[in-house]
Amino acid sequence: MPQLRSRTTTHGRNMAGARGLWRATGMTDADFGKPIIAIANSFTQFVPGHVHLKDLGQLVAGEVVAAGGVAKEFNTIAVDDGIAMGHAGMLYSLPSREVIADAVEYMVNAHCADALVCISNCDKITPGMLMAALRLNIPTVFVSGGPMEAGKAPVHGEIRSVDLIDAMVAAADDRVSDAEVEALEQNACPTCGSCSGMFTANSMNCLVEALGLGLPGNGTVLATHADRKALFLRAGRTAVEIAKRWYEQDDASVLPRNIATFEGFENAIALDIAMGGSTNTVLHLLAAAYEGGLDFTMADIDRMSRRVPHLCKVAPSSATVHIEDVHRAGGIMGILGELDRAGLLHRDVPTVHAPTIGAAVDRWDITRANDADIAEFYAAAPGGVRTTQAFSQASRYTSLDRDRVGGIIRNKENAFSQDGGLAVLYGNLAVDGCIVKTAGVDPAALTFTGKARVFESQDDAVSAILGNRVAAGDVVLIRYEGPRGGPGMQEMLYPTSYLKSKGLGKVCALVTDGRFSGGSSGLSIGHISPEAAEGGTIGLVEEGDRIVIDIPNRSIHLDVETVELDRRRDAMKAKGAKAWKPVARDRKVSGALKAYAYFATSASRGAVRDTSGI
Ligand SMILES: CC(C)(O)[C@@H](O)C(=O)O
Ligand SMILES: [Mg+2]
Repeated sequence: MPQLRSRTTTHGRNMAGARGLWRATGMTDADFGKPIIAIANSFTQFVPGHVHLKDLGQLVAGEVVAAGGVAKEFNTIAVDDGIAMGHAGMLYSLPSREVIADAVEYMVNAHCADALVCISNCDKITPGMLMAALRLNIPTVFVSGGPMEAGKAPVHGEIRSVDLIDAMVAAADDRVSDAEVEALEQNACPTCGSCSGMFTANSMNCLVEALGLGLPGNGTVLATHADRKALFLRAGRTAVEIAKRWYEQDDASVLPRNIATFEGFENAIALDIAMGGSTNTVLHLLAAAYEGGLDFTMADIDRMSRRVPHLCKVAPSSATVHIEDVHRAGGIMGILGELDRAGLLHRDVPTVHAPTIGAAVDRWDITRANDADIAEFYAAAPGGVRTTQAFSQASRYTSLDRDRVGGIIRNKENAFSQDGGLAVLYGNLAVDGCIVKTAGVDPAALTFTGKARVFESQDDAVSAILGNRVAAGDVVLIRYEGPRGGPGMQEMLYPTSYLKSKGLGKVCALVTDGRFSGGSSGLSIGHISPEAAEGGTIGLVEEGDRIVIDIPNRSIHLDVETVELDRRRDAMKAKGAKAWKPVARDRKVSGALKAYAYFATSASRGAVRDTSGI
């Protein structure tokens, strides 16, 4: 039987000092010997996805105490990618993931906590906490802050659901009037919660649900809805329950590494491919697998992408479908239900809330469960009132979307496509692979050949697009924006959005060693590995080179003779200390970011820090 980790600080004469300090935090004799549950809360007033979390750590804490545990809350940082986007702030976004993972490790290990509740939400917070959970491997439950309601605004005279990407695209489109842009800005983000499409935050929270570390509904119950309160309460109780199962009953099935197994990761990526999630999920799953000591690679993602169909099309791949609509169609359990029927779900993987994910799907999939409570759960609807308050409304739809033929969630037979919403491409331009969200690519652009337009920063590419210096047929190639080269692997949401603003969204490709927002769509190919700063071929591309993209055959090819590429490589090497660095780029990089860059690996390894050389 494993001993409580917290005994190190709560038992024995020589811990009198530590106990004295614990007492000063409010603990009493009766508490020593109970599991200490760390509550990692990512509350901040900077981010709408986190603005409503202030009191929710204590909500969880109350349930922890009632269930027989000791609750100790601490906070992490959270970066709002949407606010950090398009300027030097974005350099901090991806590295903040490691800061969060480290912060959770530091607090849990420094104080010898026994178990963990992760209150996460936006892009880097869920992955950072997931990495920490797999690193620490103590009983852990995730509960996210929940998605934002979609906005409602007039688009071309018609009121429809909108999100921040609509506002961003319209803002740079000269054909849209100031009044319409203003209306979009006013209405795009009506409530607290993570942005309303299948962007990075929601994708990750859905994946955590599929992994079995979050509760059913974790990915799709709106932040404003009263039903999410029950998830927070249950997360507190579950943390104590699984802590007791591990420390009192020796039940290792509750540990993160026994839940997020190789099969668990296959389930998560299958969901991702089926719902056309953000390409960032690839980066974060690879990083989480690394922390969990699993050999789960791009090759596994490539393999899965060829067998899993695309079952659910959400913003940005669909203009009007948002997470609230996925919830009404049965949420993540509904999509997993269809994967299960297609033989694409490993049913036997344990979860924190049910003996197996298969048992959970049998209970929660609205097409097989005949349960009024579950039908009521998935009827949770947006309230349509501007608010920053969690659980402030309890609206319900009068019916569910159970249509698996033409509805929001399709069965395999009626899938949007038989090969899924994400693809890994290989070729001389990406020897270690790159990623494209096929769900968001116009079918006519699945094969594309164009002329390279080379930019050594996101900013230069943006100026060229806005300055009408990019034309139909161009491949906008943005390099030295990888994990090491940026550093920090910026999201290219502005270039992809501005291509759309200029009417070039379907007639240009964008290729980069940087990454994309979950809000990016179009022929946007990112994570080119190895990155330019690591000596990747992308660093050798010259203006006007032909690039051939063939998604059905999973290839990306720089159409330049090998002899010529060898010549360019030799010339690059001859530059000595200036080799594999951007030319004429004036970018200030802080010491904190340099520390990340020093250890950062390419995207094909999840952009984790490699400290093996130390
Ligand atoms: C701002 C967004 C849309 O949240 C973006 O950061 C993403 O990655 O999805
Ligand atoms: Mg993001």
